[in-house]
Amino acid sequence: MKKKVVFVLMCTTLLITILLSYLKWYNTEFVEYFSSSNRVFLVLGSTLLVLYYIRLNKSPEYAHAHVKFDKKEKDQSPNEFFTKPKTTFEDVAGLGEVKEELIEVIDFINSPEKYKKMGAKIPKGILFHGPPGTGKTLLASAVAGETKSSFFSVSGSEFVEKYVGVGAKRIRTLFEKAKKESPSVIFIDEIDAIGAKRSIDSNNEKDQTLNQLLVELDGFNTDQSVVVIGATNRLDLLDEALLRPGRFDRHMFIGNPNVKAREEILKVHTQNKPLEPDVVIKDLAKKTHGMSGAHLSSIANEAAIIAVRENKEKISAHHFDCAIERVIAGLQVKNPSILSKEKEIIAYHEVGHALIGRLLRTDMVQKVSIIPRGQALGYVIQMPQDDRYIMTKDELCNKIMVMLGGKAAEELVFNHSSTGAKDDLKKVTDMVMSMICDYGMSDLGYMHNNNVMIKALGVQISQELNNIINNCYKQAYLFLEANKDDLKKVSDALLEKETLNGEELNELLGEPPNPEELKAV
Ligand SMILES: Nc1ncnc2c1ncn2[C@@H]1O[C@H](COP(=O)(O)OP(=O)(O)OP(=O)(O)O)[C@@H](O)[C@H]1O
Ligand SMILES: [Zn+2]
Repeated sequence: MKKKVVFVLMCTTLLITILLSYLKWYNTEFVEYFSSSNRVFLVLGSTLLVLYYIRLNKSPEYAHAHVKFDKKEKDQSPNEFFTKPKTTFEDVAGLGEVKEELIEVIDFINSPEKYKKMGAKIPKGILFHGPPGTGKTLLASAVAGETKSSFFSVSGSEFVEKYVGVGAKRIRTLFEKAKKESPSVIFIDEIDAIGAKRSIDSNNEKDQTLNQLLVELDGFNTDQSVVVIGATNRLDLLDEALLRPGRFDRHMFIGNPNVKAREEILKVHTQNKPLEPDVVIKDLAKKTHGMSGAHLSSIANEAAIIAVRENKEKISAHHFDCAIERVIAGLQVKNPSILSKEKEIIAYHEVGHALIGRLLRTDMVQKVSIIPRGQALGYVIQMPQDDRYIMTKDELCNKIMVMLGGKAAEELVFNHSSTGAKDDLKKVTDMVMSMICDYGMSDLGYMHNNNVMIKALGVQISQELNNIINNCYKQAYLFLEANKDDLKKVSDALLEKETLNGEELNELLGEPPNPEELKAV
């Protein structure tokens, strides 16, 4: 429409110009102004405009698409995008208690009348918190699926903008749209990106966005079936105002699955895959301790890919083992160029870990390998046999000894200290810091230290840290010294075979000793 007006205006200008330029025949006053050179310029300019217009029209498809795209970007921010998911609670394995709590919310959305009669208000805000990959997004989309609601899935970081007011406007638009499409479920992942505790100078863009979210949460009434689900890995970072009753007041912890839940998740993710009879889901669940739902879904997919790569008709237990290893330790490095001396050091280092792990029976040693994967030059896979929820100080110390076993083996055999234990030392330091500052497991007392205390007790904490680590290191060294022959035997076998599994270790060393006998060492 606009283009046509421009065209008519241009044609008129052209006509008037040409007309005026010839007026000299009738009006001598114009003669000087519209001298022949000026006339040439005017005619030329008008012609160029016409040519420009013709060019625009020559590619109408392109021009149209371009305008449409601009419009889309301007008027439809990604926030407004919604779906009608088909996900149901059946797709979400485990998480029984969380699902039970959500069933009430679903009932609210499906039969609001029942609750209105009683004067009950729909719960507005639900907060899922817990480690990544545990199914928070999946659960939110199942709530939408179960209630046939419009599902608006956004990430908090989408609202973090440079310009003041933009994030707030996006929040407003999101809620407007959700109300229009109600019943709706708004899922805000990484809500901490906008919902973090406000600073004292509450005038920045982030605070405005959070304020707008609070306004929206307070704003909608019980007639509008809009449920907002927030998700975060860091509940402690969120602003108190967001957690107040009437806002995100239902908190649900979504943790890593236990062995039963892992079995169920693996069943969900293998149900459409052809499996060999040697695949026992129960065993896979045991081997995947500490993994999230996302890890498990990735293992099932990876196993299928490996089977295809090997031209197999079905997925076998071996394919699952390779997939688990791939997910735990990363991608295998092809043709690594490692010097043979370095390989020897790596072998002793890894066997140092494995041997102490076996001796102390911390966790089952499933595999020890010197085939580089990801960033690691070698690795030991250890899995606890049972899910553990609390650990004693002795058990933590045993774990620390296993982690220091690599460095101790290097010092014992090669009498040197190498860079290979960097990652081990980081893990050890983190664990010992928690023992001192979180669990009251040191001579500094039974307290849970906050940041101020940690600063004030800096020197004492580092002394305590040194004491615990050095004691564990000495013990690890002594264990290996007492078992130096085994250390050599296994390291030689590892250098030859590059990978040893739990059974091969038992064949080489016999069954691990009774932990009671070890106390005497
Ligand atoms: N309980 C579960 N049942 C079935 N599949 C699951 C479960 N938990 C996780 N998954 C699988 O893991 C994938 C990732 O999960 P999801 O995105 O929901 O995790 P999240 O908790 O939202 O992660 P993040 O905190 O990183 O956003 C899902 O698509 C699904 O395939
Ligand atoms: Zn190590």
